[in-house]
Amino acid sequence: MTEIGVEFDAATVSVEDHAGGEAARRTLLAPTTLSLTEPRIAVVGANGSGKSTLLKLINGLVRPTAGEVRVGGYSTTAEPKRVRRLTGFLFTDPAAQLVMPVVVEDVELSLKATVKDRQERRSRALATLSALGISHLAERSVFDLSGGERQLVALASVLAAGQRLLVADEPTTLLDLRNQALLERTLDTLEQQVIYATHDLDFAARADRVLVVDSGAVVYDGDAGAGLEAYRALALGAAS
Ligand SMILES: Nc1ncnc2c1ncn2[C@@H]1O[C@H](COP(=O)(O)OP(=O)(O)OP(=O)(O)O)[C@@H](O)[C@H]1O
Repeated sequence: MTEIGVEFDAATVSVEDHAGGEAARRTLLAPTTLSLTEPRIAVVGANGSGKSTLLKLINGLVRPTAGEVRVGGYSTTAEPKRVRRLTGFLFTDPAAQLVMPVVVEDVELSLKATVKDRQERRSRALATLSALGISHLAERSVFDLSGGERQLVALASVLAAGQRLLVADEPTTLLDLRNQALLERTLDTLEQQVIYATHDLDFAARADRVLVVDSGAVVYDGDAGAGLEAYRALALGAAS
């Protein structure tokens, strides 16, 4: 499968900031021009630097206030439905995306648009849970899962949908060491393009390309080795 490609054409995100009285425009993302075509792209940066804002622009959850973002050639503003058909999104907080009360039903829901037969949906959902080693959770209530279990179920639901681009916002934060390795191995073997934000620099180091975000701007864009060095210098320099 070839990468579908994401284009940022001078995309900017600004918000009205009401804190402190009179409303003012605050820039969350400075004008950004990027062409994202590599199979694995990691986004790193400090808390509040703008990583989630950048990722949410890709599936249209955040719309650019100026400029344009296109996924597979479709504008996230003009054709959001087409963009969502191409793009799976894994949230930092998995509770934000589990909508059905029972685990297997949540995974089945992801298959509804593409698999008409109910039995087929059930068997594919169970196979996806099995591939992630979480078959035992199939009949459990999503409300009773641990944070890490929820994160794996959210991953199963997104993988079942099978979109050609997967965007993942800090997908390992709630996982123990073993499940972090499982998630990283799973993402490594996927055919689809994966763009992910992470604070785990070993995980970022596996990417073909790294973007470093700082104060709402992409300040480094290139190979992982130099990118992570730039990020370390930025972060540790700021702390000293
Ligand atoms: N809708 C919004 N309205 C106002 N401010 C926002 C909005 N969304 C995000 N922000 C602000 O934009 C900045 C960037 O947020 P973002 O969530 O993109 O950061 P991040 O790099 O993902 O951070 P973290 O590592 O903590 O998850 C933060 O200061 C945040 O408070």
